[in-house]
Amino acid sequence: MSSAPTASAPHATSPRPMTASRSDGLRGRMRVPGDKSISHRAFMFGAMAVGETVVEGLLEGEDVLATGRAMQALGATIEKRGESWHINGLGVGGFLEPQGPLDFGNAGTGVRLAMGLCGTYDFVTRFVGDASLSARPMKRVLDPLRAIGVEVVEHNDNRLPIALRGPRTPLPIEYRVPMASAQVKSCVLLAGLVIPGTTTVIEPIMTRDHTEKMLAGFGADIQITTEADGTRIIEVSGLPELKAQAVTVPGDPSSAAFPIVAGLIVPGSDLIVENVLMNPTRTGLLTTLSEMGGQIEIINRRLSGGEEIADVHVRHSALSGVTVPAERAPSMIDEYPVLAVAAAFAEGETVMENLGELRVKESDRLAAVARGLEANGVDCTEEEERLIVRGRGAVPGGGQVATHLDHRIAMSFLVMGLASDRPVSVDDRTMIATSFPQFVPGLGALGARFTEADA
Ligand SMILES: O=C(O)C1=C[C@@H](OP(=O)(O)O)[C@@H](O)[C@H](O)C1
Ligand SMILES: C=C(OP(=O)(O)O)C(=O)O
Repeated sequence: MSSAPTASAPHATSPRPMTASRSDGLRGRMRVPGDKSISHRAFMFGAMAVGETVVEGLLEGEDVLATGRAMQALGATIEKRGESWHINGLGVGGFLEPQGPLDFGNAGTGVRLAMGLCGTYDFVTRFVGDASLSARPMKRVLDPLRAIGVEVVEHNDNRLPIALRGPRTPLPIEYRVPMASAQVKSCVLLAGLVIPGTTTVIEPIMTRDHTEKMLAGFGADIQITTEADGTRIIEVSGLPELKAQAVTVPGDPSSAAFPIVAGLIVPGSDLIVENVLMNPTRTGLLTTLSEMGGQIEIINRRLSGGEEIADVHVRHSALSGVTVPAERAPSMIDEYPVLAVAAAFAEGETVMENLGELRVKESDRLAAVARGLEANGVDCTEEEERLIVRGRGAVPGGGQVATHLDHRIAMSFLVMGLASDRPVSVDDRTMIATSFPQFVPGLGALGARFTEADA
């Protein structure tokens, strides 16, 4: 039994370059780890609930473990027993003043949701992270928190390190989320839990709905109205008693994206990715790859923990370029880097629009993807909010890719190297542990050729 979500932060270790080489067909079955969004929320909501929450299938990635350590610092008890995680929560309003800064490592979701979770408490909480997280914009969450009355005691041009002190009397607000962001929506809803009265979030463009669904499951009073134009009005009542739950975390579709694209582009592949979350706010990549001609079969659909899950059967396919509808972006926002890799192996032009949010992820993903494609002989155009990839059915490869502390850039270009004419190298694979620690051995077991290179 391990009693704490330990493991050292990946950014504390030195970079580990890795090379991917052309592989024979990828074959077999693979189970991807638990969904990262749901895993963060399982730790957080368990920490706020009364009683013992038991979580099965939690993603034991660095991002989520950092959230677990933060919940412990706020007073929750977290233990791993066998394969399940047990969280004893403190009740809404019950967090204790942390004795040191909360370190969220590389995780935007962890830090932005936690600022809502404990930023309203009448004590000072300090939030820190790695170099990537410290460069990401936090004004998007500080704005609504300031409106609630939270004092921003310390900030670095609205970036980390940030220290917050909650007001004696926090005010319920009505907040229209200005960008498509589940993290901002969730920050405000979580703050609303400790504010007497009704907090309202207006979401003009729907984003992943895990906070709403899981809060309802933990017993919060949350009402959602959808207007004719798709705008969602989400109202949460303050000071509920949240009750501990049994949570089963489905497989992460954002991690499944890598073996799925690998299966499509590596000739001779025929593989099944098991237990993948099919929530429609997360399946934009599957729709897009199918439109490109990908042979993707969704089989064995079933329900698990209030969500639909399924297995995804993928075969090597001849792909064609498509225009991805702008409104699909929120349902595949983390999947554009690996879609760009699929597009490089397609015939014709793939146009991806509405990508402004990619510039404020773990790296500027729009620029990082464009540079990585160019380094491997792929013709592309990077615009402010668009990426156009001109595929020729094959990729020369041979490039060295800079990953900028970004797990999805590392995994995307390692997938590229499995099918390109010459190997593809990435400068660092350590960040893969933030979201998909089993990526290298898991794809390796299907036949992927990865080799460690010296730093
Ligand atoms: O709420 C979440 O769990 C997430 C929301 C998305 O971020 P944004 O809210 O910044 O779009 C996504 O990119 C991230 O990986 C997880
Ligand atoms: C954007 C991501 O995560 P986060 O914002 O939590 O760092 C991601 O996992 O691709």
